[in-house]
Amino acid sequence: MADVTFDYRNLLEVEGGLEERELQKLSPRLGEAVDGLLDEQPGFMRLPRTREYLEASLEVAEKIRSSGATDFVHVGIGGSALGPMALHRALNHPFYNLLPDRGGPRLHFAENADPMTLSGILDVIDPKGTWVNVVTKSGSTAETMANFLVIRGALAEALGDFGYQARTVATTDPEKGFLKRIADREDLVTLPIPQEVGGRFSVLSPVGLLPAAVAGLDAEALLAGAARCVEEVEEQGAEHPAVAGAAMHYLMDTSRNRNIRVMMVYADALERLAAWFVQLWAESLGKGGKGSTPHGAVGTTDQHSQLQLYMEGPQDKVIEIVEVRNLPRDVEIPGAYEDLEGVGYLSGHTVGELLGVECDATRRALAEAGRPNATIRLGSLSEENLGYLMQALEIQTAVAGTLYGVNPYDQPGVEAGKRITYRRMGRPGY
Ligand SMILES: O=P(O)(O)OC[C@H]1O[C@](O)(CO)[C@@H](O)[C@@H]1O
Repeated sequence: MADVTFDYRNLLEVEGGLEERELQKLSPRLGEAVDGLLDEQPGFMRLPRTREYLEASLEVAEKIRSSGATDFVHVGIGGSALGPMALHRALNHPFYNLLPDRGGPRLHFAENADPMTLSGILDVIDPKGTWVNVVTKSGSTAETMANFLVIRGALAEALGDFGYQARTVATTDPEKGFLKRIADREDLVTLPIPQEVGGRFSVLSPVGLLPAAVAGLDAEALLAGAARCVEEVEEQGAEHPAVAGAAMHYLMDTSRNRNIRVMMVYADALERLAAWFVQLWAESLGKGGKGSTPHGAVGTTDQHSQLQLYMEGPQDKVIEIVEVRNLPRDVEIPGAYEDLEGVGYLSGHTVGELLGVECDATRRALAEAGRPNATIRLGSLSEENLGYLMQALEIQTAVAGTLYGVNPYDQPGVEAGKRITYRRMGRPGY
């Protein structure tokens, strides 16, 4: 059973917060937006109940794990990387790149076109035991293809000219694109990114399911959590808190000029979740002069960096805290320096307790300073909760798209820069 709750009290009860009558006024449009989503069933709404992609991903994951692979390099960017990275960071070991007791290869992500990161990956992988998963919906994103060509070269060098082929997975559009052509030509293992699912909504397709399963995570539980969220939205419609949140964030932007949405996660493990959400909200809604600006922050770290601005800077933000009630591990703070009152008081507490208290203190301080904030609470870091939350945020974003009157599924604004890059890099036809 997923345990994810949304708490909007500090959006309503703070000074200058939203009023019930504003929400009432928007309520018919919100109802229409969620009914429209449920009628239309865009691809991402169907993923949680689709077995086909889970089964295909599990089969490939088993092939990889049983081959004795040492390393798995996931090559992709944006929607083809952020979701899998978010799951990996939330559910695997922060430094070993997998959970030691679950076995399987270490995971590496080649996302940016950054020679330092790529060289770093090449430094640590064992090419003889490496699998590469190249993930691109369009099949030709420059950064992804460049990173793939480099890793492919390293594997070919170690395994012989065609040795890399048996260790390469192409996750892409099932029918078109250059990667699909390469996969057909070289007879690569392929997994589909369904045509009707956009990159930033694709974490519950093979894009996220394969790397999760390769690392020994429970991909089925991810889908079960997401399916639970869809069921609840079907039952509750506009009353569902994720849907209601779309209205609140929309109103905060359009009627309070709070056009920055800061997702502040109180767990290092959720840092990539915030990055995933930033793409989802920004690329889906930022069009036609509309949309609010998402920003990711980590508590407590950013209390010592950005909180001053959130407390006393311009009244243009909504802070959304994401906290985890039970982190899987905690560390006791041992007794020492008890005669020094500025240090000794920490003894006997735990690091997790300090994190939780600081989170609560920040929420209260923000509210008392008239700074609207919301909280998303996860009972624990689990596949089910992550699946639920990601589906809920996707639904919220799609509903917000309808409220803003924009198409949440396209991203025309990124094309101009791509064309200039292609021209300067000498791609034929540009
Ligand atoms: O999966 P692809 O086609 O490589 O695209 C990667 C990312 O690039 C974008 O198209 C934007 O440049 C995103 O929408 C997408 O998630």
